[in-house]
Amino acid sequence: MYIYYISYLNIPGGIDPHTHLNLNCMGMNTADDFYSGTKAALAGGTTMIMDFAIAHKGESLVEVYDKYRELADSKVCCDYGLHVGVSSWDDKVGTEMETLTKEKGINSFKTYLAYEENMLEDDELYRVYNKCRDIGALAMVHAENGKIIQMKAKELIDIGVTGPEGHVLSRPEEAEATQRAITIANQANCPLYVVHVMSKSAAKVVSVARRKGQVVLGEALAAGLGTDGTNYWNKCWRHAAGYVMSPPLRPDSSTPGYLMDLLANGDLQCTGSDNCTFNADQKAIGKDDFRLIPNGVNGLEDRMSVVWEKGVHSGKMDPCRFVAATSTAAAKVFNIYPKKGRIAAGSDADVVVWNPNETRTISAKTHNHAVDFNIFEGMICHGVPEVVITRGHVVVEDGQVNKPCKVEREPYTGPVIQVGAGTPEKKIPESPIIGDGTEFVSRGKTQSGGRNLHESSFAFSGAQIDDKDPKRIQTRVSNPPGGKSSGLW
Ligand SMILES: NC(=O)NCCC(=O)O
Ligand SMILES: [Zn+2]
Ligand SMILES: [Zn+2]
Repeated sequence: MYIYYISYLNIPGGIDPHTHLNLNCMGMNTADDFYSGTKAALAGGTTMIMDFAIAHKGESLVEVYDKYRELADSKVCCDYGLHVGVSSWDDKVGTEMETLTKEKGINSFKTYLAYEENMLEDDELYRVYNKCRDIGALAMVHAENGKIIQMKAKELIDIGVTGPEGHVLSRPEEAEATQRAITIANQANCPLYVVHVMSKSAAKVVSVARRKGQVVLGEALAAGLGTDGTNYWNKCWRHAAGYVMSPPLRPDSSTPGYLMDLLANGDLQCTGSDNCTFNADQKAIGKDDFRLIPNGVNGLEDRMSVVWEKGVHSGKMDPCRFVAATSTAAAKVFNIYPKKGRIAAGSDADVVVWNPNETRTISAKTHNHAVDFNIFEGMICHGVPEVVITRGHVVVEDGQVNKPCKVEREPYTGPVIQVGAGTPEKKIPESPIIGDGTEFVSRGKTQSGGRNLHESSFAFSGAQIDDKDPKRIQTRVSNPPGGKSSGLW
């Protein structure tokens, strides 16, 4: 048990490696888009997200990637990267994976063992993993047994179980699918990143594989660490449906603590949010049939606070491990380190001044998300991002987002952290810099040349840490062409 008496910490901006800010589910788009989602991210201390450009069966991967770039580029308030989802296999898919890696800097491809429109057969999975190995990309997997889920869900509906609890009852723990994906990736000699590890049994499979020396990385989610599946039995249908996500939260109330133990000891490496939000009217499509409830929850804004509360405040992890689990490990795994995930000369000036002594209560009434529900409603979190700086620009002060975001893209008028010598317009409180964490994350053979990092549409990009004094941030505030900012703030 760690006990700390600490004041402010300067930590690298959080990196959320798992968001869906434009997912179309059953014809409905997520409530949070690249604008509201990344604004919420910054409010919570996350300065970079990684989203998924998911190609459905038969779709061109490159076209889908281009579409996501178009959707995101004009809206994001912070830097972002994309993983590409692969839902089928043929030679064209293989060629496109190569093109994406070589020409667009994509170094991670997500595969699915569930969702009818995305799931791959074992032989297809093997081929995709072979390709990932050949091009030096990291394979990712959503590990659930889609066919068994379909059958179990129908059985439940047939006996009259139509409510949100049917969602979790129909979905076996992911141990079997996780083991299968790891085995196939190992056969292909390919490193594997298991997204959203949600159950104890799946987490154990990841831990055991790592102990055997297999290059497997595991991702915990804020949802999985901060709440549990007992909510599916809540008497309020909207409440229960608000927690519907896949894989589901497990009803066993000891699961979140178990997952946190593994994140603290390094068996799990990264923390995402899987932010994929739907409003009440969208969730209500599944009122009479849980299979139609759009899957997904919030977490992008609250991820850092939840991990601090359940990890550091609870005494399970130290602040360095917190930095690794919320930022640095993701930067290393996805090949954007040390530009991201570290406070050091030459790194991007993404810095959070974290106040461990302040508390805040999470609520949908006050969050920055566009969605009308928050799965962490009422949770009191110690640990507040008091100042958030993205590429040298102060976007959050005293816990408040500096200036209401305007869709009309008004020029940014907030304070800018000082340029080299001289009087800073805004001082970062003197506090220890918590560096890149102590965790070494093995990337195995994954070493693609690309970087998969897209800059936010701020007109002020380019701020880096000053190499003469790493505590200072050097901004190169460049006037955008024509004097007009394309920034969002
Ligand atoms: N997780 C979830 O429920 N929705 C987003 C899609 C996915 O990641 O599987
Ligand atoms: Zn998934
Ligand atoms: Zn997801």
